[in-house]
Formats: sequence, structure tokens, C-alpha cells
Amino acid sequence: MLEITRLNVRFGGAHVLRDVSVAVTHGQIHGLIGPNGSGKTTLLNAISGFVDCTGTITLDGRRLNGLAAHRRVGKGLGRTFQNPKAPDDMTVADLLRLGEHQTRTLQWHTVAFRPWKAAHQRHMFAKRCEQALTSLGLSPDLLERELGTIASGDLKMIDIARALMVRPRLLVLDEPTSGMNDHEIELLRTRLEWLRESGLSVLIVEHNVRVVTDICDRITVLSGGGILAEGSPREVFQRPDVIDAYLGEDEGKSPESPPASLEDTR
Ligand SMILES: Nc1ncnc2c1ncn2[C@@H]1O[C@H](COP(=O)(O)OP(=O)(O)OP(=O)(O)O)[C@@H](O)[C@H]1O
Repeated sequence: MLEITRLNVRFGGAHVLRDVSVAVTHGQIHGLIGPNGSGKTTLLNAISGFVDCTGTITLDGRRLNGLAAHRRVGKGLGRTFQNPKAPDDMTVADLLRLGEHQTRTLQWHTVAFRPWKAAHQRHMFAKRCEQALTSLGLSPDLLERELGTIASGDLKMIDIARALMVRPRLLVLDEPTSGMNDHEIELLRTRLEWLRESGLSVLIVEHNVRVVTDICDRITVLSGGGILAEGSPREVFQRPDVIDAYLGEDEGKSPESPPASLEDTR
């Protein structure tokens, strides 16, 4: 479904991604892991259209290269951010409307001259908001709450709901579990599995190795801007060079509990 071929990204003299090729299969959860600074977020930014790159990126056979970020959303790409930021006084409904705005907009002339149609569209929007929230185990009661009053774990889930509002074919998640407690991580895990069952494909950057090994069908490991390994979680975490790449990280920035999780995969 997503095919990335020989992708390169340079920031001035820094060659941050080198000949990276990744294929995400339809209906699978594909993990993207690697030490800090290995280029994971840069790869997501290249896919989403936020940084320039060379190489090719196709989604369902359609080339994304050269398209602006919002046009890629229209092609079926939903994306969340590592640290989502929005004004504290914005409501959850406003945020979800922002997501949907990329693919559907209520036109002024509809409001002015066809108010019954505008009312129907508002009703459908409210239903889609409820669906997006409940599909992630969140209450529709959150819709009128201001973002500043919501806990960080729920905010990450609401950002995923925003991405779901465009009805993506591929959902791209950047470290969704950071800021979540164990209960929220477990909820996210089951909800992502449920979304996969319903046909959604997911590309997930994640530091929590237990989450990655539990939910991912395939994993790509980045190191120093290049691909170090690719395969099933079991295959990848049995490789000594992958274990070295993780255990060689700076203290305090290493992925959560890698040694225990690595043992689980053997
Ligand atoms: N806009 C930029 N200009 C210059 N260098 C950048 C830019 N963005 C990222 N980099 C560099 O590119 C490299 C990869 O960064 P990136 O954020 O993609 O890594 P990452 O694997 O996502 O790291 P982390 O796990 O810490 O989020 C790093 O060395 C970073 O300093």
C-alpha cells in the first residue's frame, strides 16, 4: 500500500536519510523503530510532505512526491504528531473539524442558500466525531471539552481521532504512547488491533518495544539514517546488531524496557 523507494533527505550538509526503502502492506501494522536521531520522524515528515526528499513515495500506486501535505491527506494519509499542539481553549470538536476540513468543507453558499443541507452536514459531522472518538474507546461527551482541560494521554488519543476524521487508508503515528500511562497504552494497543481488523493500515514510530512486538506485523529498524533491519518482530529482535543499536543508546533516552521485551521474542 505504501511503497517508499530509495528515499534520501539532506538538511544542508547533513545527509539524514540514506537510500531508505520501506513497503507497508495493506491491513498491516508496520513498526518503524531505531535509536534517537536515527531519522524516524524525518521519514514520517518526508511521507507527509513536510520535508523535501529524493526517491519515490507511492500510496496505493499513486505517487505522493511533489504533492503538498494537505493534498496527501486527501489521498488517504492520516498523520499524528509526537507532541500535538493546539490552543488550550480549542474544543475537541474544533480539533476534529480541523482534521475533517482537509477532505470536507461546509461552503458559505450552502449555509446561506441551502440551510437544510448545511444542517444535515452538521449532523453528519457530529456523527463522524462520535464514531472517531468511540472507535478509540473515548466518550463523545468529550466533544465540547476544551483541550486545556484534558489529560495528556487522552490528548494523544484525540489527536488520533483527528487523523481518523479524514478516513485515512494509511494511519501514520509518531510515538503515540509517549505521555500515556499503562492503562492508556493497553487501550491504544487493543484499539489499533481493532482498526487493523477493520482494514486500516498503520505505520507507527514507537519507542515502547513491548507495544511494537505485540502489535506489529513487520518492523523496519533505522540506524544512522539507513535501514539496519527489516522483518517480523521475532526476526528483528533476535539480531545482535539491532540489540546493540538499542543498548548503545544514551542512558535515559533508551526505549522503554528493551532487554525484557527482547527476551520475550526469543
Ligand atoms: N530541520 C532539521 N534540520 C537539520 N537537522 C535536522 C532537522 N530535523 C532533524 N534533523 C536531524 O536529523 C536527524 C534525525 O532526526 P529525527 O528527529 O528524524 O530522528 P528520530 O529518529 O525521530 O529521533 P527521536 O527518536 O529522538 O525522535 C537528527 O540528527 C536531527 O538532529
